[in-house]
Amino acid sequence: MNTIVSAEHIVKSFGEGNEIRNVLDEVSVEINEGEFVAIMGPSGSGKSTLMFALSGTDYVSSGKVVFDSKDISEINEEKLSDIRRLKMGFVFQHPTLLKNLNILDNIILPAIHGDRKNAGKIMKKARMLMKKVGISELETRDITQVSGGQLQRAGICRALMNNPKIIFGDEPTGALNSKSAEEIMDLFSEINADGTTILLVTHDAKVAARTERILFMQDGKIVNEMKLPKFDGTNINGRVEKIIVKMREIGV
Ligand SMILES: Nc1ncnc2c1ncn2[C@@H]1O[C@H](COP(=O)(O)OP(=O)(O)OP(=O)(O)O)[C@@H](O)[C@H]1O
Repeated sequence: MNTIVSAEHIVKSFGEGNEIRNVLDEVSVEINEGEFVAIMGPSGSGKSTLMFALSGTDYVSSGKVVFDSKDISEINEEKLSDIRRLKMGFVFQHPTLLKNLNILDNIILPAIHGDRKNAGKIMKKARMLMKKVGISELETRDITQVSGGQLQRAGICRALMNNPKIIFGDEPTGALNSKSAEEIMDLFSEINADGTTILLVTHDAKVAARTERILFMQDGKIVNEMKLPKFDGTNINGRVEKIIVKMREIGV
């Protein structure tokens, strides 16, 4: 299996002098193409910082991050932002959509950037994705006129616009009620089944139970991991239980 992103002995530190703290402490990990992976661990253990490092959202203090066979630890911000825009999709707890644009315009924004001559094709793609996630009728709505779950669906469409190789999600269901959260996880499962690699940070064992590999972090290190068979829509409670047992066993 090909590796899509890897970290080699990465350290991320904050502070200076005696106050310096390694929030990531010599982390090495490989994420393979097509995998569906969750990062779990206590608050402050470094989950989001690891995701920021793997996605080139933030530079590491030392060590190497290789994305799609390219060392991204030291390339300039402009090139990095092109890689993020063209090859990665991001879904956050609260989608960062623009208030002065309607839902459709928010979705097409990352794709239309620098590619205005293909506006027609881009619109078509956006409409196809909106149909897929069930928000076709919301095209012209203002982002304040839709529910949290609908907003997250729009955020997912936006993340998929450039056919990313990987989707990074930071607590993507954290702000949703349990029904919307399940629907959003169904979408992630479909997106992964279509071949897109997904890496999610989550506190929620029910979310992690949808994935096939869970990395457990503590104090800036990956201290353990577990694998699950690909989710086939059954026995979610059994999977949740396995994760909880594992977390108790390793004390995270
Ligand atoms: N820019 C920063 N400056 C200083 N410290 C930071 C910065 N960003 C993160 N930290 C610290 O790094 C540690 C890890 O943060 P991170 O957000 O990665 O943890 P997390 O596991 O994602 O936590 P949570 O589950 O609460 O979101 C925390 O102690 C945090 O305070």
